[in-house]
Amino acid sequence: MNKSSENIKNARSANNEAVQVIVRCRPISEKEKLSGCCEIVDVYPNRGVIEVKNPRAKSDNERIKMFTYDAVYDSRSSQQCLYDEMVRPLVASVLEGYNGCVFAYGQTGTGKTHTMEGVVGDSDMQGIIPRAFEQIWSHINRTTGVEFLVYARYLELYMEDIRDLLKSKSKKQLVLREMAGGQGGVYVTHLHSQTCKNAADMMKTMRIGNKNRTTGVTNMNEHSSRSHAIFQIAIEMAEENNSKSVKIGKLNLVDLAGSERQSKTGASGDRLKEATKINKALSSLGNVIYALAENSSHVPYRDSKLTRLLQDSLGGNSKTIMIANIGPADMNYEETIITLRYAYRAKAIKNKPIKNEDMQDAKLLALQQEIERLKQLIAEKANGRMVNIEESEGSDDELDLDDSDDEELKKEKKEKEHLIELGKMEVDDLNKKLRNLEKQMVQGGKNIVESVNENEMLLEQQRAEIAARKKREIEMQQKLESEEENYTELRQVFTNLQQEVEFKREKLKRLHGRLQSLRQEIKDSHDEYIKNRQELVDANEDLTLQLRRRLLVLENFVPAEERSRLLNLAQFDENTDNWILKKETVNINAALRPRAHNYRRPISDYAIKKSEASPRYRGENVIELKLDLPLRTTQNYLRPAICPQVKAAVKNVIKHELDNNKVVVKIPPHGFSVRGISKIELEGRYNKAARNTIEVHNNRIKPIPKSAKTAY
Ligand SMILES: Nc1ncnc2c1ncn2[C@@H]1O[C@H](COP(=O)(O)OP(=O)(O)OP(=O)(O)O)[C@@H](O)[C@H]1O
Repeated sequence: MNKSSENIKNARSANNEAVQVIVRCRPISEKEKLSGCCEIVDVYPNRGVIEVKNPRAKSDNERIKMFTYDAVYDSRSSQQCLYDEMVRPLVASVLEGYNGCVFAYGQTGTGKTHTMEGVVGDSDMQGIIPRAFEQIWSHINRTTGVEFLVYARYLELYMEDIRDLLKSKSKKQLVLREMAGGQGGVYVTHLHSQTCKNAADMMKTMRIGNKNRTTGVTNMNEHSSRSHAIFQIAIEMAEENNSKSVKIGKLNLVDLAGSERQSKTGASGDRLKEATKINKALSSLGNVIYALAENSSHVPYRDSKLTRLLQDSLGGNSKTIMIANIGPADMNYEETIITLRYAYRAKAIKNKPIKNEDMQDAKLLALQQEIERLKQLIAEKANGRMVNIEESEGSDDELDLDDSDDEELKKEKKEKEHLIELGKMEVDDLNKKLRNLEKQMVQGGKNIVESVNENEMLLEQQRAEIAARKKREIEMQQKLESEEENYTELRQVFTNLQQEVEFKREKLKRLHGRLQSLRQEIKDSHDEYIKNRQELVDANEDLTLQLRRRLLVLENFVPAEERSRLLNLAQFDENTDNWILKKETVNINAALRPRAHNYRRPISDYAIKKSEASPRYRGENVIELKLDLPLRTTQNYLRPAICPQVKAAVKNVIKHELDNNKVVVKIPPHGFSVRGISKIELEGRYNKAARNTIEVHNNRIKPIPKSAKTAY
């Protein structure tokens, strides 16, 4: 069975695994406190519950909204706690050969970057990414008998443009491609892979990438990430005695750009353009989550590059954790509810993770084969060199025995010595290459003292057990709460009818309350849907207007036949997600080549005339014909001098355009007009006529007619 069909079979038989959804609420910020905000979010970590109070609620049903997740973390939760309980088990799976993904989602300024990266250099405050580095390398350092090849990639998606954060100056086009062989998933071409030998290498890689990341300042966050960043780690591993079978674990750590409202972030100009693109990509992500949660037959992955990049992590071959970040302030109530709804929907997504085993396309295999080849080559070269040395020494003896006609022998000896020298250099080169290749691989279990190893393993085991226990507790608590209703009814013994009626009335009241809050939820969702639809309609109108403008230019400046030729050539390229012009196929038919005067090649009248006089010109070709060039060309043309007042006026125009975004020219007393500027508002001494305009005909001063002047 070939690899791809085996993978498909594995994927079919793989167990479904739900996306784990965590919510983290950050502390209230100083800015929010100063502006008089109050906290509306209550977090119950033991029950996995978040409650949000509506600050503008008119009825009890609207007052509190409750959401349940796999885990929730409040403002006092530590980075270590979140990592150990949720992310550590996922990274452990990656080290067994699974694909893993952690992505942070939420409104801008709610702590996504804090959760993913944290404070670099502060061991308590460091986030998920540096902690994952430590876990990966402590595993490698204590795993004996396994060879590892670890490499990292770092990319950002900025305004639908993929950028390599490790090679920011690279000119190569980064394109999204589907994996070959029906394995699912996508990859980015020409992305730089940085081989890492330890955790410090990885930290350095992350820092280099962070320096190149696009950030900006908004009202909500001083260091706002304006792009979606994905840090990818691939760990290839092969047992030393079974190096043919390679496992690959891939980990995607994603810090998404924050969703935001223009009114709150104060975005304008470029920031607004960025925000529009960010919101568009995030709404595509929302549509994908919605379609997956609803088990829809069509999942719109292709709507944006972000959803294509996360295709495997949502509904594909990956173990995935979604971290929804929220803030506690009442001013962000709507955004918080939207994030929580998103996260709630994501809980229903089922992935099918399978171990990536026996990977034939692993880099590690290619590296091992290359090392083997180099070793053989070095051995062969070394053998050849030994033979040469022996021969050379033999000829040395001969030289000693008889040094009469030594010229020939000396020359031969010199040649051999030269060959030996060349051979030596070649072997040195190969050895250097070999060492470089060997350096890329890491031998597991090499860098750690045995006792540290054991203690660390014990500690990790205990942490994993505590995390698993906590998870079970939350699950049980949630189950208990949902079933409590039925149990209390069963347990209840009524002494009289009145008591039973009272109990049932209470129950009815509770159920009625729940029904009302569900109705409210449906209404809110409907309102949200209407709002989204309106945004789409607006965007559509905007795009239609832009399209009409382009069509206007096209229709007026591009001839009809050229337009239809270009339209025929245009085709959509799925890889670049854009339209490209395919090359025109020109049918060259030798028989149809143009003929002039029945000659095979076009010949000028001049050549024919000349050839009649002299056969020297018979073969003269039009193309080779030297033309009688004119004495003057257009390059020699000198423009007439422009009147200095006109020049000054043009300067004024430019200045005023920059200052006030308005074309205003100070007019000299007699007035003038300038070619190229169609309408000029009058100002200064003609202030009264400021609303009047004058038409312009040429680039010379043209006095305004007396009658017009007196009219001012
Ligand atoms: N759990 C937390 N504990 C303490 N401070 C936090 C926490 N979460 C976030 N912060 C602080 O809040 C501020 C904004 O956080 P951060 O930059 O991580 O937000 P973000 O969601 O990544 O924003 P953006 O989407 O604009 O990039 C930072 O100053 C950060 O230190």
